[in-house]
Amino acid sequence: MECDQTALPARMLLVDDSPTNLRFLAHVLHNMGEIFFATCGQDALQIARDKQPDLILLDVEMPAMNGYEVCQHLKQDPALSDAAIIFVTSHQSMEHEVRALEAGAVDFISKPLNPPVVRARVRTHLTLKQQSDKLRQLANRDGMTGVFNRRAFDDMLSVEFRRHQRTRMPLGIAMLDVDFFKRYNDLYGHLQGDDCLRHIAHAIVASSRRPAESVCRYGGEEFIVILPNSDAQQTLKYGHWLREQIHRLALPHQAAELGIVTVSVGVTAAIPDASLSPLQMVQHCDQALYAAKHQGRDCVCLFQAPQDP
Ligand SMILES: Nc1nc2c(ncn2[C@@H]2O[C@H](COP(=O)(O)OP(=O)(O)OP(=O)(O)O)[C@@H](O)[C@H]2O)c(=O)[nH]1
Repeated sequence: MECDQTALPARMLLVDDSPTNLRFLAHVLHNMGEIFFATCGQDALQIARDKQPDLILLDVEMPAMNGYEVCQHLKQDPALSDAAIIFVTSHQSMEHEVRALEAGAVDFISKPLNPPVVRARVRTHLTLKQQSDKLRQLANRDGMTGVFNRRAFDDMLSVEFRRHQRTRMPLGIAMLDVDFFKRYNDLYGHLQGDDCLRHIAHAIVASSRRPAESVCRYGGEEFIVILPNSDAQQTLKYGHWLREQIHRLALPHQAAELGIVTVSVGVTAAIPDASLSPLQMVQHCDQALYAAKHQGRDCVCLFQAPQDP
């Protein structure tokens, strides 16, 4: 299943315009995780996006973009804002310490660096970061299937919606509902019904090959997938692919016409603009799903905007 990163080694990004300082810090932190380097603010932001570090040791005094500005950019970006930031500076005044903490840093280390103190503080903040990652993961996941839950879906959709608004790229959504699931529960029992939902969740995750495709449990026997950069045809194709993957599972369902578990899928895609909201996109997807059920189930429908008379 996606996204359990608890077993991964810690990732640290060291940012300082002096290569000598970077070498020294890397030496101090050896064996504590994977280390990346940046010698200016712009590079730091790019590397943070690419490598998703757990912790960033950020020099305050740098040309072009200083540490506080880098911190501000990191905290404004939802994809980067969870990294723990420790400022490293030769300023020792209370005023600088307060400014660093107000900017969103978790700690403040003064130069000259004392290696055992640096290691101890980094270790503490890596432990805290791991714990908050675990809590976040628990809060965002559906306990039964392990995929994202409805709350996580709402957050991810609004982030993706804004991102696609900026890039003017199409955003797709596919919503899937198990057919005749009440009959399934009635025939096989609720526990086997739970198992069936877990199999379906795994199959959807396995069918979602791009890392940014986010699979969520939307309600009881309903799942929803966010498909970045997908136009209507690509989203429709994905919907058909999903339906076929559930067929391939061949989960027995003697109370359904085909004798196996099938799903109905509704899909929609749009380049988000001011006339559309994330909620409306979900409603469109739901309407398409309703149409698929209406057409006899075990099929895929694309939302069609009503034509002007
Ligand atoms: N086992 C199990 N059943 C669930 C869960 N969540 C919802 N359900 C059941 O899913 C069934 C959904 O029933 P309906 O909404 O009538 O839909 P359906 O029987 O699938 O019929 P169609 O959607 O029209 O094909 C209900 O019986 C719910 O109790 C769950 O977590 N586990």
